[in-house]
Amino acid sequence: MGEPKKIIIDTDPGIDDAMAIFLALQSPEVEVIGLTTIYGNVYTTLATRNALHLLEVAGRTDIPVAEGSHVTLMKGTKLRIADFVHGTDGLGNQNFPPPKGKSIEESAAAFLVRHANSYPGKVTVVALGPLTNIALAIQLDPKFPKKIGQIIILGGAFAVNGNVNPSTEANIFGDPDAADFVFTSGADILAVGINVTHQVVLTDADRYKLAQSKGKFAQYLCKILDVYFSYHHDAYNIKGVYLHDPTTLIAAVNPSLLTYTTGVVRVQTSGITRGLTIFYNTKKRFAEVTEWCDKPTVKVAVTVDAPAVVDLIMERLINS
Ligand SMILES: O=c1[nH]cnc2c1ncn2[C@@H]1O[C@H](CO)[C@@H](O)[C@H]1O
Repeated sequence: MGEPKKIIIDTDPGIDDAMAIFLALQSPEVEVIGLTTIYGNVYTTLATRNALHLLEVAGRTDIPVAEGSHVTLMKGTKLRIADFVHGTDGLGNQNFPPPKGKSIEESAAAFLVRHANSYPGKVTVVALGPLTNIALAIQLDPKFPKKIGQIIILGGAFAVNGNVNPSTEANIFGDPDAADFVFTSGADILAVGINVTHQVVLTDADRYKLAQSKGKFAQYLCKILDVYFSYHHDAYNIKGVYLHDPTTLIAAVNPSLLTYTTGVVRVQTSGITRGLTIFYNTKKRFAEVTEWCDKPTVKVAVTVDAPAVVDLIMERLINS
């Protein structure tokens, strides 16, 4: 194996974010060089607090946390926070003690730009929340899309229903303007939508195995997973949980477990389908000039080896 891939996780922890962060820390294929925080599952201030807390639990306070935006790209303050999915504290209503550490002075966007410049083409951003910080990084440095290695995005519902409403997935719903700006920025992007992550389910039996194990992260996650399980039971009538964020992290750790297609993605920024992600496969040359013409292409995940992804996640959490 060569050098581990340098990754920055942009995150709104969040129960499945916690799982993804722990998974990253247990994966020799990647080196986590920082966490940047964003609103989504919780408000940004709480996301920062939870990110610091999770790194303290992991004994990895050497990893910096840079706080991200508190408002959308268009300065919107009416945010949709998914506390009904993750608990009011974002971590399964466990009310953990406040972290001892603090975030660094630098903003998330400045942190992203600085690292893209320090290691051109070598840094992967794994974006697990709304895309505001990534959009701000591009505004701060228009060359950011070309200097960042890859941006792996948990976001979108490609040709399936959303999870906020029938059209829209939660992270894109959080900041559709930022999402459209990022998707058309020319960066090397891989979008992992809920059309893929809904195939990756952690079952009750898996949770039992985690609980029976001696893994430090497995034990911690079992404490916070209850709220996430009951939300899935109420919302989807399933006895399991979707592994959105961990599956996206796996796209950085072992890309061969997913397949993707290439095309242009635009995001609807208004109306009842606000946040809808539309994929253009570029196969047809349309008679009219469209809003999709001359836009850079991105990769969109299509299939996932779900059993292999669940096995890998389980193995790494159990052996922690
Ligand atoms: O119904 C929902 N509303 C809002 N957020 C959700 C919902 N279901 C899951 N997530 C959260 O949004 C991301 C994937 O879209 C994941 O981080 C997941 O935890």
